[in-house]
Amino acid sequence: MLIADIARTSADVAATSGRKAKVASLAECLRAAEPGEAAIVVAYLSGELPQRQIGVGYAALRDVPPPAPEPSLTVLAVDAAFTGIGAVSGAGSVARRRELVAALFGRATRPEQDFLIRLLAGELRQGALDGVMAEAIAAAAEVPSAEVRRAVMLRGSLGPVATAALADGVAGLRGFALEVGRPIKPMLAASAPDVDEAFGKLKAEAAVEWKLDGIRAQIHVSGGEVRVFTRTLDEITSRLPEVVAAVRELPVRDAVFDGELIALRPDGSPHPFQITSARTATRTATDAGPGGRGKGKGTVPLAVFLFDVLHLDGHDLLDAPGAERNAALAEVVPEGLRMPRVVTADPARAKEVFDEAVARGHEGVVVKSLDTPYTAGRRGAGWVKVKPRHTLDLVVLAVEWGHGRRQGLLSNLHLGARDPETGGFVMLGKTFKGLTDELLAWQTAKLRELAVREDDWTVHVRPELVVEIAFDGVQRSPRYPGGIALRFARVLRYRPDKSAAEADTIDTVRAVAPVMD
Ligand SMILES: Nc1ncnc2c1ncn2[C@@H]1O[C@H](COP(=O)(O)OP(=O)(O)OP(=O)(O)O)[C@@H](O)[C@H]1O
Repeated sequence: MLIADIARTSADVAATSGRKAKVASLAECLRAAEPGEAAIVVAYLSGELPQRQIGVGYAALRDVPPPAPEPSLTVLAVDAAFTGIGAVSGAGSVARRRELVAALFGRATRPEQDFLIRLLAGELRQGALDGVMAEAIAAAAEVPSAEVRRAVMLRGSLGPVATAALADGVAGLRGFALEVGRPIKPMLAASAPDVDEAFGKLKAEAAVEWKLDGIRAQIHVSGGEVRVFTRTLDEITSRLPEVVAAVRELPVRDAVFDGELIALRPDGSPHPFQITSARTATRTATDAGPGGRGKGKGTVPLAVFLFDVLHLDGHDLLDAPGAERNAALAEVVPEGLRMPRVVTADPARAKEVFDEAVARGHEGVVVKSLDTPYTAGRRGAGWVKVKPRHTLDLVVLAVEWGHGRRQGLLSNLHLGARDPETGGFVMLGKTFKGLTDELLAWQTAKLRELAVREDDWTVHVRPELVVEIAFDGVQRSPRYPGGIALRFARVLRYRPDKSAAEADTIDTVRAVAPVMD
């Protein structure tokens, strides 16, 4: 298959608005792929692979050589070139990578070059197409899409699932099982404005658990060895010896737990979120999130609150109802390590739990169905979160240079919500409010790393950084592409633990706040 075929499909998918048409176009491309190409095709169309493999700065993409007259580049040739570029290391590697990128681009036609630039610049990597892509794999392989979704949740990525589905159909997909030691996508919660409505979404009796504002952790115990993964499936075991020690004490050989880690004060109230997130800070200072490094902040021990179990000593529990999973959890985990929880059919009692959680400084509650299975990676109706105030997790699309006291700093953020239909982002407003000096310095460094182009005062960035925004409402606004804009948006904090694919959608924005004229 030629990279031109993928470029064309990508352009078609971007240009069509209907989900069905997108699925059809992706499925057609997949059907045409050779067995060895399917995983690459899926990865490139959803913008996944090269970013991780390579690390080419945007500068390397600016001086593109003249295009080739005819398409001849194959998918496999491009993938081999990417692998080669990714393997360059040591002194002079930046220049060498640029040479290799230029050589690759010299073999591409203009539309192919455009596609490769968008791929390498991360403009295709929004993960927002994941659902559409799963359907396309199902259509191309002629298998039920639920089978594909389940395999994706268990494997954590689309490429290998596509290969298996196209080669061996349902039998191939059934080969994906929960594997202790390999993280799966965590279950997510839907939202409700209050406890009554959350109860309305579930059956009469439900569990009401505190919602702690910590770090999601999937903890795997394999033959007694403990490993900890984040919600983005990154391993953080070595940073959390106290968590490993606590879980090692449990009477299990093999298990997969789901839970929340949080830094608490001696009176049980939570430290600010930054104190918790500093403990799981990753690679560089900017990756770690604001305040993620230095000042001795990353030393407060984290407490463990487990709330689910997906596997226990040889038994998979993913498909077991919530109540059964919780009973299994209670058998092996002492109360002190479990999330506080009350099972009730009485919304008034649930409200008491909510009030108590909030009074103790926690975020709210998660109301959980007693009979739904663990639906990883989807905002299922099995869990419904309720918080006293609504905030949005939006993606920074661009940022303007500041004036006056903020001269030299990137200040006014352009905020976007995900549009699951198009796989893109819809801009909802701008804000420079709520930014402390520390946040300004951090975002200036981080957004410069993500910059893709600059015009006048505005720096356009790869849509990767997620920021939590408070706002007073949503109003109609013809100036904005979605026809609505946020009122009095202000920054609460950055969410380095979330990817852009997990940001709130335009539908969520409409659901949590009525649109005012
Ligand atoms: N008792 C609990 N059960 C499930 N999740 C919990 C609980 N307490 C805290 N959490 C956290 O809440 C999150 C569930 O909400 P959701 O799936 O919407 O993720 P989120 O978008 O990160 O939520 P938020 O931004 O509101 O924290 C989980 O990822 C987890 O980190």
